[in-house]
Amino acid sequence: MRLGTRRSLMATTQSQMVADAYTERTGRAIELVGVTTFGDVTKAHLAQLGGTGVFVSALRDKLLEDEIDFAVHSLKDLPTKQDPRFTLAAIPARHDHRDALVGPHKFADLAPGARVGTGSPRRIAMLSALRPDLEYVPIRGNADTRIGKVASGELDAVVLASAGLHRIGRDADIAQIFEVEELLPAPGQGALAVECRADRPDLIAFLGVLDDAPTRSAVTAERSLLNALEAGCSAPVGAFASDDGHTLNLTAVVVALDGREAVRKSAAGSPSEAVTLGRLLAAEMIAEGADRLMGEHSH
Ligand SMILES: NCc1[nH]cc(CCC(=O)O)c1CC(=O)O
Repeated sequence: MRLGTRRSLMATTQSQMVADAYTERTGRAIELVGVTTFGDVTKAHLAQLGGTGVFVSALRDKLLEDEIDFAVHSLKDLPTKQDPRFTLAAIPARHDHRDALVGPHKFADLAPGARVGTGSPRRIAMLSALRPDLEYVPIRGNADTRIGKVASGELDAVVLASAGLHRIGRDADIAQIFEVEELLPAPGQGALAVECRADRPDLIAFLGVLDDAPTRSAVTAERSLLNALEAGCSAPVGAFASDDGHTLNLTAVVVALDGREAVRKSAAGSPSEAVTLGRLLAAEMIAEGADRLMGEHSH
């Protein structure tokens, strides 16, 4: 089977991880096929390209053209409205959902006015609430480029997903991992999505061996909440759910961009009701003013 992957280090590593897990479970070999996406070659800011979906669409094109059999995406880059032509055949176990600070100092030890790089409104808003005295600098580029700005002295620290840093072998650069009480991750952060065409039931069945039920219910609740908030990809929304096999716990936050106001709520329910749990929590948050906080960043 042919697994299409973006060519970045993070993408090839996570694709190889999935390929290895599949081969280990089934004895079947996987061929990795490199695909160049528009998001990888353009220097324009992602927001001007219609969001992170640009990373996903090139791989989906290759699925439709039958040049590849399946693809692995970072789940948080997938639009919440699933395209009916495709199926999430597996969501493998998520190992780390949290954000990490990269640099020589812990967050509390950064000097006032220190420059912290992150392009994410969610991270800027929540970190501003903790340290309004720091300067948050918008950056983009792959993780290596971002980390390089700390090494060069251009920035004092950068914030990236812990899972991504682990995948590219940069754990040693992490000064601190933020707990969800400080910084709620993006919905789906740290999880992978194994996607194939919806008209390939054979493949969906094969790939299903990679699925982890508690991860699937958790990210389903997180994404259902994001969808029900009608939040754009640049909205400052954090969400994290965990499923212990009996109960699904979901916590979410919507923060004003300056970090001075937030609506944060939690709910619990059955793992089989993940979609409903996310939708209900979103409705409660909207009733408490979440849509007003999102302002221009909704839709
Ligand atoms: N938006 C880019 C993106 N998509 C997935 C990851 C990291 C890995 C993950 O969350 O699975 C990143 C970089 C980052 O946020 O640090």
